[in-house]
Amino acid sequence: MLVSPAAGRGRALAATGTVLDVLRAAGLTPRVLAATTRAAAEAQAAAAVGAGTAAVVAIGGDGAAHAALQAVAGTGTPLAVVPAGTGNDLALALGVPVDPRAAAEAAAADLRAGEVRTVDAGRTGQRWWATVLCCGFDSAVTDRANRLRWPRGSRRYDVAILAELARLRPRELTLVLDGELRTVAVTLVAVGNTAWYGGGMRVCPAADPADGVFDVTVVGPVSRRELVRTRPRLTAGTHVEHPAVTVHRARRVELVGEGLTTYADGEPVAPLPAVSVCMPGALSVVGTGR
Ligand SMILES: Nc1ncnc2c1ncn2[C@@H]1O[C@H](COP(=O)(O)OP(=O)(O)OP(=O)(O)O)[C@@H](O)[C@H]1O
Repeated sequence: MLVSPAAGRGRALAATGTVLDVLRAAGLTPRVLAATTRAAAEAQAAAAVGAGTAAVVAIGGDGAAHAALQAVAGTGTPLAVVPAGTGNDLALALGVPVDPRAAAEAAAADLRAGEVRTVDAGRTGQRWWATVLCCGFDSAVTDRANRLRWPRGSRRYDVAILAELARLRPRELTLVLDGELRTVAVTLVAVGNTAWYGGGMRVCPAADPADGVFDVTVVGPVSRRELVRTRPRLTAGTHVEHPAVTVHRARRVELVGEGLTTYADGEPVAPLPAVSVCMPGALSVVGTGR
């Protein structure tokens, strides 16, 4: 079990005892990996997979799942997600119960029954990701929020959004979608394996993690006012009807541009240029589809 200590302001730590109880009651023998950094979490999870663990359970938000994913993707070892973070977009997309106890029970039931489902995963360079890879306005906001020492918590994002809105301008980006090249001015590009990012924003509304292909949402140049006005439509996914938005489908997405980086699952993934490939069925999961 990987526990993201900072997740959900301590919600993951608080849920750990419950998850242990549920797994033990199901006859399983869980072990908590004592990692305090993401790198250590990834290394310990990889060692556990190498040693033949039956599953990796990630307790936390999308960052916890992202760390576990680096160890399990492509191995057949299943991942169980127990949502306890600020953003739980992978759990949402996979139909994992919202309540940590129910999520642990669902995972335990599937492990006991040998019920494992496979979904696709994204791979960019050496990194795996599961939800949405973004580049442009959103990655710049995350990048800036990560560099801010103050304020703490989600208020950092409010400050970062305002700062990035103030310097909003379309960025020239070359997109190569399955070999088809286009150079466009964009506000943001979201490459979706699943639909949601940023804690419940349905940026790639039709993305299906079992179809072997990414859904790519491209937001062209928009004014500050329009961006602020359209953003609430992300919750329902109706932003794709906006004339500045186009949606594409591709297995291989190459992004080329100056001074931009990519984030996926809320974590930094790679600076541009970056190639992302949809790896069909690379991720085995339990406790989903509820
Ligand atoms: N086992 C771990 N040990 C230490 N840090 C971890 C671990 N797992 C994940 N992290 C890091 O902790 C941060 C927060 O984790 P997570 O995303 O799970 O929670 P969250 O509440 O959704 O966080 P946030 O919304 O602030 O990103 C992430 O940046 C992640 O890389």
